[in-house]
Amino acid sequence: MALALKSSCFLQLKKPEAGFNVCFSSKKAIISVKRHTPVAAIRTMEAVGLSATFTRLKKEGKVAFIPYVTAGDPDLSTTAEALKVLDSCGSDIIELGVPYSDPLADGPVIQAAATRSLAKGTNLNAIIDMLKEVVPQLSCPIALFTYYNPILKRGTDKFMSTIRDSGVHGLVVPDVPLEETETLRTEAKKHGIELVLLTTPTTPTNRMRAIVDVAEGFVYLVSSVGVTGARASVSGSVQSLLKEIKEATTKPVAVGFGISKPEHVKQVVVWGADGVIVGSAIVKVLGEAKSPQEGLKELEVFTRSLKAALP
Ligand SMILES: O=P(O)(O)OC[C@@H](O)[C@@H](O)c1c[nH]c2ccccc12
Repeated sequence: MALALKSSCFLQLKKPEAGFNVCFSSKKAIISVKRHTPVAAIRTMEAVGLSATFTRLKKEGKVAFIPYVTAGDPDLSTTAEALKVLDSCGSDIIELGVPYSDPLADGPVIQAAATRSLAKGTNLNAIIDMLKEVVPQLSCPIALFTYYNPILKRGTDKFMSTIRDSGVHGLVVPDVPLEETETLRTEAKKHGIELVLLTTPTTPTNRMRAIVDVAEGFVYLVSSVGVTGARASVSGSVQSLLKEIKEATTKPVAVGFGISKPEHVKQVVVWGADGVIVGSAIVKVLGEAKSPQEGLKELEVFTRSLKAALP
């Protein structure tokens, strides 16, 4: 029996007569059962969504750590393990990239990761199957990251229902122009998916305002022009961009692009970011290691070093 307890949570009880209380721990709603019910009959709830995660973190005076990995690099079983490592290292949201043949916004590290993953035969169905296994073991929400074409190929409604059924909470589509987000937003909302939108240093103020007005989950501030990839430092323009965005919205703003060291993380926190996104540096550690096992070990060490830089 599935009981809808909250919009983003549901409970499946094998023994429907059992009474229960819902107590929300830091990241998940765990059911405390009034009467004895075999633990196996109780599944922990889904992780809460992106907005709820930021609301919790704000109350705790914390900043979200949001890593990005490319699904299927070096292979999908390693991705499954990497999601668990990232979760256990304190990630607050995980961006999971669907590999694409023409990743125009990606730099060489993530392009290479997508190429390796596609060469292994990774596709959306295999990613969904992996997520159905792994998401129930995670305490942080997943935001799927995909270019627009795979959505159009599958059909927006079908795509949204498919990813929601896999336990995904959010969606980031970097190459969909604001004018074309109406359908995406409608379908996403219908399926309880939070559609994150991106603004960049060259986005005109009025357009930025329109973007933040309709962004769900959080606003993704791209820190610098160009493609993804670790930079020596984070562009100083992020400080004024954050100020401008925060004057336009109370929604949380996470900063990405180029962040690859603890000092970068600290810097964007000082400038007022609500979340910090790290992709290429993590993809490199995981995808370019001598072996998947080595990559997972190095991933844990690197992730902990970045997380330690956050309040
Ligand atoms: O790789 P970086 O420089 O750390 O930036 C994050 C980025 O990887 C991730 O959010 C992302 C992966 N592919 C993208 C394409 C466009 C915008 C953002 C992305």
